This record gives sequence, C-alpha cells and structure tokens, in this order.
Amino acid sequence: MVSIKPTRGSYEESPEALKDLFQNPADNHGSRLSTRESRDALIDIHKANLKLLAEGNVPVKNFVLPSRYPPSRASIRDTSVEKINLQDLSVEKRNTNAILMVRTIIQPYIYSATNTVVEDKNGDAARLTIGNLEDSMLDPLIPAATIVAIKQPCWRRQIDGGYHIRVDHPSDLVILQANDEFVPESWRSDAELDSELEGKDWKKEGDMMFLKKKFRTALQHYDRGLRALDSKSNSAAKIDLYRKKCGVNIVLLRLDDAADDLSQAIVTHALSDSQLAGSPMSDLDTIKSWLHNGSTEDPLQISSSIPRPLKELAARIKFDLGIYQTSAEYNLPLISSYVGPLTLHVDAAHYISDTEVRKTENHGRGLFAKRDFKIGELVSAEKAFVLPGYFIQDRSSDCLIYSLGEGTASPRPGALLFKELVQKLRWNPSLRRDYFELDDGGYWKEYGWEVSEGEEIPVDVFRVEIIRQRNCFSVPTRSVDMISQPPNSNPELRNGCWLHASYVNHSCLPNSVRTFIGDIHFLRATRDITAGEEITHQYVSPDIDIIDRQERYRGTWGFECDCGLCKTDGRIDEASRKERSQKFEDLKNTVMKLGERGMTITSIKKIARGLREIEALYSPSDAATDEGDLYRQLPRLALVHPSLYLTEAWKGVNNVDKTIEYARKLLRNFGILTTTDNDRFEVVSNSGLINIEAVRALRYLAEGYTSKGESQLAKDCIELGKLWFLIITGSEVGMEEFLKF
Ligand SMILES: C[S@@+](CC[C@H](N)C(=O)[O-])C[C@H]1O[C@@H](n2cnc3c(N)ncnc32)[C@H](O)[C@@H]1O
Repeated sequence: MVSIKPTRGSYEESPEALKDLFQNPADNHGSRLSTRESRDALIDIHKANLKLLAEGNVPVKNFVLPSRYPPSRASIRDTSVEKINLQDLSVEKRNTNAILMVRTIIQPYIYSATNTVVEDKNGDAARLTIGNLEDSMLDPLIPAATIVAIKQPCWRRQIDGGYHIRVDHPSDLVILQANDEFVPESWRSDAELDSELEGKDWKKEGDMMFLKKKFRTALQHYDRGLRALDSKSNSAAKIDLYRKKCGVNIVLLRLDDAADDLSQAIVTHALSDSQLAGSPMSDLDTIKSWLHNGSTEDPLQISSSIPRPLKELAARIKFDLGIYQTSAEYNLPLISSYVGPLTLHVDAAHYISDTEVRKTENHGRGLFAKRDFKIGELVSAEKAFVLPGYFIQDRSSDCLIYSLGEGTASPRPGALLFKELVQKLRWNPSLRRDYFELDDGGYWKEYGWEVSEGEEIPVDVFRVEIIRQRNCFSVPTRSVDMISQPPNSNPELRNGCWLHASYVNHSCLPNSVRTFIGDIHFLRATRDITAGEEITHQYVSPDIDIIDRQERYRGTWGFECDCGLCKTDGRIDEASRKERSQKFEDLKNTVMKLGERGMTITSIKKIARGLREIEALYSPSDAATDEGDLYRQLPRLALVHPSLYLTEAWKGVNNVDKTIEYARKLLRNFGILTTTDNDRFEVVSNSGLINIEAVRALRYLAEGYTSKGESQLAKDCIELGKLWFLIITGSEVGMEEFLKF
C-alpha cells in the first residue's frame, strides 16, 4: 500500500476535470488495484476535508452525474449474489452480480455528496462517495459504524490520482441494521434489543430528536419505541408512536411510509373500539387504499370515526399524494393571496378530468380535449408533483447539476428539483410509475428494460434527470408577478414538475397558456377548442428566425416544430429570411441610437419607415402554390417589437390616431386580426399568441377610443383585456390596476 499526502479540497472535484476523467477510459480498466492509499492516509485526507467544510472553505455545491449506467436490480438477499471484498474490486468495471459489505469508520463529510471512509471485514479501507442522497451533517444517513451493502461496486478514479467507490443510484446502497443476520458475525450487535428503555422512553428520545430537527434519528427512536411496546401495552401508546412516525415521514417526503404508519394508527384505534372492531376500519389494506385513492369521498366515514389528530394527518397525506376533482372551480383570489415566496404549497385538488393523454400522429403522446372549451376557460389545473420551496434570495443554497455524459449543466433551480425528485421517488414507490411514464427521450428503451408486473421500478438517477430536462417547467411564484418585472431583469425562476401537464406538446401557435399560482399549474384556452383537439402550449416564445427557433427546440427537447408558422417560415428562401433579420437588427440599432437623443416626431417617422420595409418582406406570395399573402393570419414576429415601440412612441407624443393604428398593428403582428366594423371591436382571427403586450395594446386602444368618444369600442377592448389578463396571469388579481388609464 502506498501512502499519499492528504489533498486539500479533494472531495469537491471540479466537474470539468471529472469530465476528462470520465471521457477517457482508464489504462488499467477492469484490473484490480495493486496499490491504494493506506487506511491512515485516507483518514487524514478525510479529516482535512472535514476541517475545510467546518471552516466554510468550499466552492458552490456541484451535483455530478457521470456517464449513464443503470441501477442494480438485484436484491442483496438473492442467493445468487456474490459477496466480495475491497481486494476483489476492478477499476471502472461494475460487477453487476456482486455486493460489497463495508462498515463506516469515521463521521461522514456531507456537501455536494456524502463522503466517508469504510473498511471491509478484512480490515482493508477505502473512500466511499455517495451521490444524490438527501443527507445532512445534522442528521447523517451513515454515521460512523454504519454497516452498508453496496451493489455493483467498482473503483472509480479521482482527479488527484487516487481511487474511490462511487455510488450514484441511491438504491445501490443498502443501510443494514447491526443485528441483521446478513451482517458478518464479527460486526453484529444486539445492543438495541438489550436496551432497558421502554416504549414511552423511546418516544421521549424521539421527540427530543424531532425538536433538534434530527428527523431520521427521531424515526429510529419511534420505531424502537413500537418494538419495545409489548402486546399488553395500551393502544393509546401505540397510536401515539405511529402518529409521531407518520408526522416525521411527512416532513421527510416519505408519504408511502406515512400512509402505512397512519393506517396502523387507525386500525389500532378501530380495534380498541368495540363498535369499530370487526368493521372495515380495522382492516389495514382498506385504510391504506383509502389514503391512496386520490378522492375526497369517504363512504366508510373513516374521517369522522377517528380522533382529530389522525383525521388531520389523513387529510395532509391525501393532499400530498394528490386528490382529484371533476369541477374546474378554484377560489383564485384566495389562493393567490395565500401564496408567497415562502408559501408555495396550496391545499387544492387536481382538475384534469376533461383532458386525456393519447398518442398523436407524429409528436409521441399528447394531451387532448375531452370536451369543448371556450376561450379563457380552464382546461386543467394541477398541483406540482415536486416544486422545491427555497428562498430565492438565500444564496447559501447555490448549487449546480452536471450531467457529464450528456454534457449539460443546470443551475440551482434545476439542481434542487433533481435532488427533490430523487428523494420523493426513492421513498415513494407508489409514485414512481407516473413519473417514469414521462418522456425520457428513449433512454429506458435503449437498455431494453422492462419492469414486470409487481416489480418495483428502480430509481435511475440519470433517467430522473433526463425526464426533468425534457418535461419540467420554469416557474415564478405567481405568474402575475412577472408583469411588474422591469424589462431584462431576468429574475430566477424555480423549476418544478407537473405530471399531467408534461404531456402537452409545443406549438408556436398554441391553443392554451400555462400559468402558475404557487405550486398550482393552470392551463387556459387562448382560443375556442373543440372536443378531440390536441392541447398545445409554447415551451418558450419562438425566436424570430426559424433556424434559431428549431435549433433551440432540437437542443433542449429533441424535436423540430411543424406548426403553421414554422411551415410557412420554412417556405421563405434563405436570402429573404436573412434580409428580414438584418432589417430587424438595423431597426433595433436605430431605435437605440435615436432613443438616446430623445424621441421626436421625425425620429418616430424614421422608425415607422423601417417597420414598413419589414412589413413588405412579410407579404411574399408563394409562386409554387399561387397563394397570396402567406402570413395572412399568422404572427409576423420580426414586427412585434417595432410595432410595440411605435405604439408607445405615438402615445408618448399624444397622437391618438397613430396610437390606435399601431396598437392594432401590434395585435395583428401577434397574429390577432381585429375589426371595428359595426362599431364593435372584435377579433376575427386569433393565432393564440396572447400575452401581456397584447393586453397592454388593448389598454392603449381603450384609452384612445375613450378620448375619441368611442365608448363602445373602448368597452369592448377592456372586456377583452380582462379575459386575456385572466388567461395569461391565471387570476383576476391585479387586473383592474393593469387595465386602468
Ligand atoms: C414534455 S414532452 C411532451 C409529451 C411527449 N410528446 C410524450 O410523448 O411524452 C416533450 C417532448 O415531446 C415531443 N414534442 C413536443 N412538442 C413537439 C412538437 N411540436 N413536435 C414534435 N415533437 C414534440 C418532444 O419529443 C419533446 O421532447
């Protein structure tokens, strides 16, 4: 064994350097190691790193996923698995049929990953790195003297030339109790069973740990308390311990376990009550399926037959697992007033019953309307599967997630969502199927995996991350807050996961808009939708040029859009498209230059001339098909900014007629064609591009029509503005204020 000097900070390896390491196979790939760091050296290095951590001398957290490999699906108790020791491990070659049993010999280092030093039963030592756990120094998952089994172990290289064992899939690590018969005899201990403590003492110990936020330790103590209660113990003590365990499990996002604990508490209660004993309420499976059934209905009247604390826990678990309603009624002002940067989670039910997931012709699966929806109507409402609730101003939670195999890196919103997704999926097998059904870009198929009926779906962290990248949304605390953001302020948005909404495909000409109030996702129709029609929304607003646009869709989601706008843009020859972009850029520069000097009528007219030049480029006819104006009913994206600018410029110099003309042009450039025939302001064609600028245009129009004494037209604009405001912000909150002039 060689001894190497402790490397400062070697536990926080740079992802860039790791990438090089992972991309080039080791020279000694597949071989055993003849020399390794000594036990003393490993402990010294570990202590040096613990010291750095205590001093706060560490970089931003980096969660690193190496190249893809699947989690082991073997059970450590399978007779076919081979128990191996450290001397048997190979370099970067996983023995999928092997498990390594080791014991931690020091307190862990927990930051980007959990690091510790372990020994095997021969006394050989190694560094163990475990990624993707919800671990904390306050309440570590694997304190000193924990015995763990590691599935498919191998040596991985470190940047400083050493080797460690690295676990990426949490299910490849199994924490064992010291009295488990699977544990080598020399490590076994029955300390807990010999304990003199009684149930009530363990409860007290557990309560103490809970107060110190050592939740996992609290759970262990409550468990011990339950084991210490003998059959003669009164049911109140048992119910109390199950209730406490349930509460802690909810805090730890372990909802399946929480439901099991609560079921035990309810059954114990029923069995102790002569009127309930023998009723369905004393059946564990009945209670469990009631807690998991996603409905508020309670035909067995369970809620009204149990003590209040159990009833409250039942409501909490049901909400957290998801409740479904068939009504589209939500108290939006109330929900909106409750939500804030630190209160994202709303107790509301999902409304998804009027939409369904089906196969599309060529966009994989999609979401379809099961009934007609009028413009503005709620199409679906859904609570987040996961939305991390962190305080955006608090930079101490800064972190990144790197997928080295894919070459991607995502900042804090994505990194925190990934971590919480792994935690939720790991602890709740009942929730895995719905998440892993989501689009993973064919990754699952690549390995040819199939989960047989009844088999638990493994939590593959690479798959969790691919699904996150392809399906999750960037969200503000409330969509309405975005309208008051200064331009180009670019505030940090959270990243969240909504399962049903993940089936909505993109269109640049969508028929719905998504909004958020806290952790509720609302989808509203931006035009009338008929039963059977596919629901679409915009993943991001489309770039002006089709080449940029398609590149973005391809890069992030792996598709090319074939909506009406993309098809039309695709028919324009390259030279004309380039001219359009060039003229747009020229006009932008002119606006910037003129803006610096202050706006005059002459400069406004100059910009209006530039706009007309771009307009001319938007009226090509297609000689091949003998079609007239190709963009007749389509948005003209290169004209949006110039027409918005000119609307506001004319308004700034109090030219009412021009303000009205350009506000209508702005709507037209969004693909919204309007008429004032018959003295009514009406939309005659709507491509679905409803946004805050379109509402602003309506406000300018209302103001202009009012000053011209055309009150009916003004009234029509305000009514339409109210509807569009609701669509794009999700509620009426702030509407009056926004439309006031
Ligand atoms: C959030 S998922 C939408 C549901 C997905 N179609 C499915 O089958 O699960 C995003 C993926 O859907 C596909 N997709 C979405 N919009 C599309 C479009 N306009 N054209 C083609 N594929 C699209 C892409 O594969 C994309 O990565």
